[in-house]
Amino acid sequence: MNGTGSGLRIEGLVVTLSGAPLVGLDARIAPGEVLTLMGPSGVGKSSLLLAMAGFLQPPLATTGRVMVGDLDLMGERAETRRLGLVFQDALLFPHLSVGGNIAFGMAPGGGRKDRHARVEALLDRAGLPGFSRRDPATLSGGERARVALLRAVAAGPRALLLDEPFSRLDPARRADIRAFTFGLAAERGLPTLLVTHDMADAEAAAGPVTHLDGFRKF
Ligand SMILES: Nc1ncnc2c1ncn2[C@@H]1O[C@H](COP(=O)(O)OP(=O)(O)OP(=O)(O)O)[C@@H](O)[C@H]1O
Repeated sequence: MNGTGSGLRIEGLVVTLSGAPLVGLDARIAPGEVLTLMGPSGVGKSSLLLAMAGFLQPPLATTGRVMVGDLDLMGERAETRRLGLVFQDALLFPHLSVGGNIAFGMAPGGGRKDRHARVEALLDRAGLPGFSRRDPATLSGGERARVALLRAVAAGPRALLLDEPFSRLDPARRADIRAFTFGLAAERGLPTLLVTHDMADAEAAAGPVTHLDGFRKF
């Protein structure tokens, strides 16, 4: 099952750097809604996403809650939070095919054939039919961005955390991939956080925008 049904509630989430508060966020994101996070470079946008996903490393740390229904994800290990993190580099596993990348996090069950069919359906949805056996190294930037998103979605996340996912793409491709990304989030009812510096991304996301100031003086 994708999504959360009830959305995501971020309550008093604060990232600290060596014990000092860096940045904080309070937000509610409905299923399929995209909350855009903007703010100056270094304010802590990426760190907020990493904190939510459970990948923050010292000297960075975090306090606060990220609620899905009655469950506080911050009390869970990273592996069980089920948050689909996508970075600007759209990093794919180089030793796996495109299909292997997408199937990587899929829940077991349903058998090989069923998994294969699910991968094919996702590739079709992304306008990449027949790409399953391709080596990720042969993909264009735009294709890689789509496959990275499919891999995140295929794992059945509760929400999507997108860290400047379009910033490496040329302007002509961005509109298409934005539409694909936000369409997929809406279709699957995934609450989505989008970190970007580009107002056009925020406009296309058509959701609320939060400008992060952070606690530090720049
Ligand atoms: N391991 C670390 N050790 C010390 N400081 C760190 C570490 N990781 C991040 N920081 C600092 O934390 C702050 C927030 O970094 P972060 O990458 O979250 O900012 P950002 O808002 O995403 O920036 P950008 O828009 O440039 O990507 C920065 O000042 C960064 O230098």
